[in-house]
Amino acid sequence: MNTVIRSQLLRFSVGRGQQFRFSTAAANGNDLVIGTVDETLGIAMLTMNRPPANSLSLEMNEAICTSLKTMESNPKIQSVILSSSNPKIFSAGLDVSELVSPHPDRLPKFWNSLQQLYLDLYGSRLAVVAAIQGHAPAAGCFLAMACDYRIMSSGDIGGEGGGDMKKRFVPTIGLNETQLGIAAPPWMGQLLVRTIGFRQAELALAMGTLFPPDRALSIGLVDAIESEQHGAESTIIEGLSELLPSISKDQASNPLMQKAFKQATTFAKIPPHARVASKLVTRQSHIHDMIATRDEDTAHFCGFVTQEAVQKNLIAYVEAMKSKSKKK
Ligand SMILES: CCCCCCCC/C=C\CC(=O)SCCNC(=O)CCNC(=O)[C@H](O)C(C)(C)COP(=O)(O)OP(=O)(O)OC[C@H]1O[C@@H](n2cnc3c(N)ncnc32)[C@H](O)[C@@H]1OP(=O)(O)O
Repeated sequence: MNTVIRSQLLRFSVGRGQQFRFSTAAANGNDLVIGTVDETLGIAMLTMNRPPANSLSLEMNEAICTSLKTMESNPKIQSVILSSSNPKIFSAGLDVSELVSPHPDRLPKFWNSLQQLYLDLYGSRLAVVAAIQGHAPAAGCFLAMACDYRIMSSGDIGGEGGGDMKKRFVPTIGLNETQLGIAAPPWMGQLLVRTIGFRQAELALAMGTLFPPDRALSIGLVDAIESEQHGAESTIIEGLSELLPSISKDQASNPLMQKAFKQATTFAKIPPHARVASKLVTRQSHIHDMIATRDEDTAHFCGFVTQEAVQKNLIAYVEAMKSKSKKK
């Protein structure tokens, strides 16, 4: 398995003077995460880049944490946009291959990396804006909930066919674990309660509901929705293009990315000490609770996932996923 081996400064731009980019890569050289930073604006962009679905493996979790820490260590940066290089999938949640027939040494490490991702993201001194361009099921939804603000794509008319044949692309978001025969861990479930309130969360967790954007907005799972139609006369916002990594340059006129950029800019202008202190007012107790039960949570997770019945469910689920993908 790959291990994250570098978080490297790749380029220093002379254009804006204080903009640079780096990537956090696995041993095979793939950039799992691409980071760009604009010190003048005080904002950064962290683009998840693990094809095909930005699923969260041990290495991916570590790469996101490493990149976030790199950004946090720069005192000029106050906010960050969390985005995906895949326009149709924000993150498909945990990499299911981590759960199926797991190696006994790797499984607790994997779970620890997810716990750490939660602690780093939810407790970050940076204001994190999730630009949710596509699907965000299960731990993909968790990632978004650990941010400070969520903007979701309203869905789009896909490029398949024309006229009446046009196919609507509707992304969904939610903790759908029960549909997979597993349960979200307590801290993830509680994050949903904190985000959408007790009754809505109770129902959504039991049913494993995946919400389309309008429903997600109406229950407060996301803060805003935005079309992704790039208008012919789209305005270009100064600074966004430079912040986008080269693989996502075409997103500069995307209204969703523009909205995320504006929100990140707004966050960056708030006095940082006050913003961070107020963030801790609402988040610190949840973080402390999670740290206090961390080892117990890991033991519970490993015990649960390795049960024969759970493994059977997961194997069937992965097979169904693969055959669906093959049929396309
Ligand atoms: C203490 C309690 C203990 C128990 C705790 C359990 C842990 C609970 C916490 C979190 C659970 C999870 O996150 S489990 C993962 C859940 N995720 C899903 O169920 C999503 C599955 N994927 C999809 O539904 C779809 O892929 C999609 C809606 C995200 C996108 O659909 P689309 O049609 O665009 O793409 P494809 O389905 O064709 O997929 C493309 C490609 O990606 C691979 N893929 C997708 N999801 C995953 C994944 N989660 N892990 C690994 N790989 C994934 C899929 O197989 C395709 O690959 P190939 O083209 O190579 O076949």
